[in-house]
Amino acid sequence: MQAQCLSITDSRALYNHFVPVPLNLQFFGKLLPPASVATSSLLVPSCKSRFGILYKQKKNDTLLHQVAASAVPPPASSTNDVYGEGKEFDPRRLWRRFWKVAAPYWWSEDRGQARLQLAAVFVLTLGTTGISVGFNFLGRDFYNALANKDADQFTKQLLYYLFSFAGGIPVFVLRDYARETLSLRWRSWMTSYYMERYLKNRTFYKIQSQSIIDNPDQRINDDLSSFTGTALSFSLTLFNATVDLISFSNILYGIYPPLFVVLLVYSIGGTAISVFLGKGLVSLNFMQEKKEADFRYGLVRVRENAESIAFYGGEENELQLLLQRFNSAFENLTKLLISSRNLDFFTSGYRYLIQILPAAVVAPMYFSGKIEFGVINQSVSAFNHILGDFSLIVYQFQAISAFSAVIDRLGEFENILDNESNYASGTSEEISLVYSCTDDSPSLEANGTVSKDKPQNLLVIENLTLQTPTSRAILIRDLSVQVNCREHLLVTGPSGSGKTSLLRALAGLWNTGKGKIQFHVDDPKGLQSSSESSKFTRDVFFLPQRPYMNLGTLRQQLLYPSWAGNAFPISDDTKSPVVLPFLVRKSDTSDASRKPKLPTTDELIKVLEDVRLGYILSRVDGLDSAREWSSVLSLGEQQRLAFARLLLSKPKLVLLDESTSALDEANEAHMYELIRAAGITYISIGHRRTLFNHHHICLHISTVDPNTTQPNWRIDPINQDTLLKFSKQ
Ligand SMILES: Nc1ncnc2c1ncn2[C@@H]1O[C@H](COP(=O)(O)OP(=O)(O)OP(=O)(O)O)[C@@H](O)[C@H]1O
Repeated sequence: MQAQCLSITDSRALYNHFVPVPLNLQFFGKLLPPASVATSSLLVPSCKSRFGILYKQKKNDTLLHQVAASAVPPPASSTNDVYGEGKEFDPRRLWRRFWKVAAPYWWSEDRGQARLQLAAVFVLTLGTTGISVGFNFLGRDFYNALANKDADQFTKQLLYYLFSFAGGIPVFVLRDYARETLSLRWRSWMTSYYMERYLKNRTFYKIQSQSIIDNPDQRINDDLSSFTGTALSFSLTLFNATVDLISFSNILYGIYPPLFVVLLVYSIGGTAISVFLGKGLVSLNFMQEKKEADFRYGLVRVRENAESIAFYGGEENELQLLLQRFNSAFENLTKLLISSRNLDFFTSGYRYLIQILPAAVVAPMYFSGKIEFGVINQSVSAFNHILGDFSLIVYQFQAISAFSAVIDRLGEFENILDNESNYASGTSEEISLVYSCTDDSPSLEANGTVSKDKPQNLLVIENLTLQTPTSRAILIRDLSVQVNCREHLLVTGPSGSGKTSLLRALAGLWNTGKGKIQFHVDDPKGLQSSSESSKFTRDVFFLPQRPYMNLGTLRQQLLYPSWAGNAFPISDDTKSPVVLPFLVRKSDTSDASRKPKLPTTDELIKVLEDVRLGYILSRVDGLDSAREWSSVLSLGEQQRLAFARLLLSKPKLVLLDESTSALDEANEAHMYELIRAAGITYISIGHRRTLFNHHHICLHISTVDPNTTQPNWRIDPINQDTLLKFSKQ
């Protein structure tokens, strides 16, 4: 869509400024309708580029891949009814949304550069309008010389024309270059701005797990790109049209005032009819964006889960799903094509009539000898300019409707990012998650010294009742438990009882319910100074059920997530001429002294050997080779790699969600031995009996019984008796 909309100004420029020659061809009996030269590219129907989007998106594959890799569940589709169908062309709502999306950049830290570049683009645009007015007069003299058979004058005018082309073309090219550069800069800033908020406060997780909007990846990637390109393009088109209108109105009015009146009536009528005919295009474009993104997401999912699908032999199923998604896009596109066709019937007629209308009005003056032949050309050219300006809506209705869909999608996204907290919880009562200093630990003596007898608290859970976020089903009732340093806790219970959900609450991902969770960490100060998104202190580490391998080298896997900033260079090209400041993440200098030292290569190799993964190094050409790690490594290897990350991060407390489920018993015992030796306290979730060997206490959660208000958990110490009992079972 971006290409489509950018072509509007490009072709307008050519049409407005260099078109006098084809315009006059008609007067010499040529068949080519001049306006079609301009308008065929001027009015590239939005639907024509629809399938092209798939191609464009292919180019963005890498980014998509990254986005999709982090978004595991299927795309949300709950927004269809709310946002999609029935969306009408409402200029006031669109304008509000447009302003909300567009404004922040022009008041951002980059506003100086942005405004300067915008001013340059406008000055160059003014220059191009000036040049086109010059061409209008040149055209008049050129055709007068031709009509008068004045060879000398004709040669002179021809030379003027050639010199003017040589001087004028660079201004047009530079204007376009400046506009594109500014558009790219704006897009880069907005991409960084949106991504920052998307990844802040775990908004990405809430959007995905609660199906708040569809395809956020597409909105960040494609919609932002279209938005910035088209917004600039439209603003310039409007500006150009205004200046054009002022410049050419004088000329036209000077030639024959009634021609001006004809023009006004024609353009106002045309605008009203095209708005009426094209009003359904906005919602169709909106849905098209969504349906294509759904289809693309389906393709990415097949790639991401290639092995599982191949094992299941699920190709037929996937094919059906993909065809169904494509068909949905196809059906919508068919409706879009029909609407566009109906609009095209009108706009084509509207455009063709222009060719004869001005000539028909001024021809009597020419026949009576009041004006010269060149003036007819001049009036046709001026008429076309002004009509083009007055007919922006007619000419660009399809582009405007596609742009409106982009504004709507981004406006929606913007609202969600802005009001993210509204989605966190619907009630005032929620679980309180507190990180406090170790010194506040209730295990300390009144005089402030750590008691030798009393163990140091790491985690205290008080009266926690946990509910699922949307349906509010109770999973755990009134849980109170505390975990002391080096007292390892095992959480067991039947599948679906809420073990992982307890971890979600501990991590702050879920806060529906009531009660208090308090972590005692060494550095709550550091925690307060760091951003919300890194609410985990370095002292607490979570290993999720599904090992996550990021896209990158083996080194980057190991350094994830504690040293992510050091692991990812901002540019592929070390000699890159421009690095935009807002694309570089500033490291939190207030935190610098507290940050752990970046592990050396030797330390990374050692930790790999510790988790018995040393052999991978020779297989993949060292630490800096990049692979699709989630496919290259077995599940057990990925779990051991996760333990390597953990050992490098050295937290005080780790929460392990079935993190050794894919390991054999010997490797499982080895992993637990490693973290115990590193002084890390752990809370594990698991079903395996062997896990009892590595823990001191067991929290057993049973499936909640809706008929009772009794707690659905119990705590048992793990001792020789317990182990014996389990070994006999
Ligand atoms: N996002 C969600 N929204 C609503 N309910 C959810 C959500 N995620 C999980 N649940 C439900 O919460 C319940 C507890 O899920 P949880 O993942 O905590 O179970 P679990 O005890 O860890 O199970 P398993 O041992 O099978 O991993 C399940 O019934 C599950 O369907």
